[in-house]
Amino acid sequence: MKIYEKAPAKINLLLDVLRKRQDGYHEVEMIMTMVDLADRLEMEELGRDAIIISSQAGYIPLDEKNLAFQAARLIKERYDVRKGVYIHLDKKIPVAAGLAGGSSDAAAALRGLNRLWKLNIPTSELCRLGAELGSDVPFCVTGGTALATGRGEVLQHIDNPPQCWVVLAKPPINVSTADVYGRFRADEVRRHPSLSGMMNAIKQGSLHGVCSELGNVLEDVTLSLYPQVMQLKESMQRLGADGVLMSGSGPTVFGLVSKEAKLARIYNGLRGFCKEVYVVRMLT
Ligand SMILES: C[C@@](CO)(OP(=O)(O)O)[C@H](O)COP(=O)(O)OP(=O)(O)OC[C@H]1O[C@@H](n2ccc(N)nc2=O)[C@H](O)[C@@H]1O
Ligand SMILES: Nc1ncnc2c1ncn2[C@@H]1O[C@H](COP(=O)(O)OP(=O)(O)O)[C@@H](O)[C@H]1O
Repeated sequence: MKIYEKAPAKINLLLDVLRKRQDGYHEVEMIMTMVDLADRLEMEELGRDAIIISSQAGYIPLDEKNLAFQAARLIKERYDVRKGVYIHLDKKIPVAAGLAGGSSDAAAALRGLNRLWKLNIPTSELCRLGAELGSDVPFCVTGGTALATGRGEVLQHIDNPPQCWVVLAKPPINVSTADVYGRFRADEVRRHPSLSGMMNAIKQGSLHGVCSELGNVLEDVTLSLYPQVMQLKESMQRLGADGVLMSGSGPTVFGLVSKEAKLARIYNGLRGFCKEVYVVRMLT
């Protein structure tokens, strides 16, 4: 039997970092939601006890460094599953982009293997397992829209933001999340975004409100390292996106757009100097 799972990308509508913790992680406040740019996982039982990963993408690890491999190994160990699995990853989400592609693959593997092996693990437990693999994995297990606190693993689900188009543009640089957090200095933050402002805008279903409350304190770090990200932000604004922000630790920049008629101009304008541009919808 084959099982299929979609692994959508996330964007951070708001990302604030409060402080560095004793364990090395940072205490965050984030509003996260999913967009319909997704990897697809195909999972099938193997005749022997092994985990085999394949992918059409040549640029991701296929061994135990792959987050889907780690998810399969974790579930096998915890639930004493002595069966093997073959997982094919059809990658569509750009890698090391601030879109949680690897985390979403891990989350989809947890959901899929729970079904394949009929383990009946509740979602809350899948989230706990996910937190062992990465801070963003619990959110990717549940999807939807959430306020994420702690190191990102403590979730409170909220209403979805109003529906709109999302233009994603990834410059040809790979950003390391650990490096960006490592360079972050809480006392150098110029402006903290307003969590209550964003929560209110979402509650009221106001896209205008959501666009004006967008904020990400990690932009200060990534933009100073990579001026091309700033250039992308400015271009997206100039081309007419209603709100523009870098997602996560970057370098992907997203633009929220209410009117379909604006999309062609934004897409064509960006494609002039950025190869990876995607026009998608918010997943609601
Ligand atoms: C910045 C964010 C925003 O959603 O996403 P990405 O840009 O990676 O997509 C997340 O906080 C990333 O989450 P995730 O990518 O799962 O991070 P992890 O694997 O847990 O951690 C990678 C490294 O980032 C740092 N880290 C991560 C999360 C956090 N709250 N504080 C940290 O300091 C730590 O140095 C850690 O070793
Ligand atoms: N299934 C996977 N898909 C993408 N990247 C993966 C995967 N498994 C492990 N990785 C590794 O994880 C790192 C971060 O990838 P990714 O999750 O795409 O970044 P981000 O969290 O910034 O969106 C990359 O260096 C990549 O090699």
